[in-house]
Amino acid sequence: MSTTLPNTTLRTEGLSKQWGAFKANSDVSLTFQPGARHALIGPNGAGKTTFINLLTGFFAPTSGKVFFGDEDITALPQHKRVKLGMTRTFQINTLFAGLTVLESVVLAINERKGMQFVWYKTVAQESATIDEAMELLTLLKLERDADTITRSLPYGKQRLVEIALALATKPKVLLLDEPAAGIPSAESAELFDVIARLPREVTVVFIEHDMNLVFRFAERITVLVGGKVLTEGTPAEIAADPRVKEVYLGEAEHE
Ligand SMILES: Nc1ncnc2c1ncn2[C@@H]1O[C@H](COP(=O)(O)OP(=O)(O)OP(=O)(O)O)[C@@H](O)[C@H]1O
Repeated sequence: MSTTLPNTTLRTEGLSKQWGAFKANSDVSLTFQPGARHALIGPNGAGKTTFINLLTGFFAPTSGKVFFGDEDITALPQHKRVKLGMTRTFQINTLFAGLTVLESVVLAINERKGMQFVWYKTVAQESATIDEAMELLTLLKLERDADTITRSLPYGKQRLVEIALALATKPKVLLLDEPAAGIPSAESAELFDVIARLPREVTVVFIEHDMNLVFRFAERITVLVGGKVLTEGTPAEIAADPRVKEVYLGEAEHE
């Protein structure tokens, strides 16, 4: 993977999203420093996924702005944000699931290169693309699975393939919405080990419910509650914050 990507700060200013009278995000102003390992946490319904959807352009905000570096990208469509270097993972679709891991990543690289309409078997012969794909698979410890059909991989590895596909876009910022959801805890720790090894050129913003994973891998944590930022800090600061404990204790009591 290239190590020459310029770093860019992703930032929001007073971002709000409202459906009718319901405010899913209220006045969220956050800055994600280049190279950050930044977790978004908060109880169910706190507005974490909504916030990621505002960052990617999947939702338009009711008010507020999103900046990528100096550029105001609030009105930019999703695909243009991907081109700028903001990528989120998507669940592998049916087409990708039926391909081998290597074919899938080659397809994603060709998409980035604007060669998506070229039949993949022809393009796969292009050795530079295959080399790049293998490099990515090695980074994600998937090199031995290159020739395996994606859908026959264990679920945890499929999630890694999704990250490989996102990395094929050469993101500066990788947005992960519960990357370990639904996978056994041993596999989820492995998945986060891989995420932790991603090059620093990639800023990683992730939503995660498992606090063990959050406190092991995040270097910065923002706590959202009721669509608002409750607080932000280092893991040590967040762990020591009585307001955060209260929010989570309150949640545990209701479960
Ligand atoms: N398209 C939508 N229309 C109306 N309400 C929505 C929409 N999307 C989300 N919401 C509501 O906004 C609130 C915040 O949802 P969101 O998914 O952002 O929370 P979350 O913090 O990611 O929750 P979880 O941890 O449970 O995934 C929820 O009450 C949800 O029902």
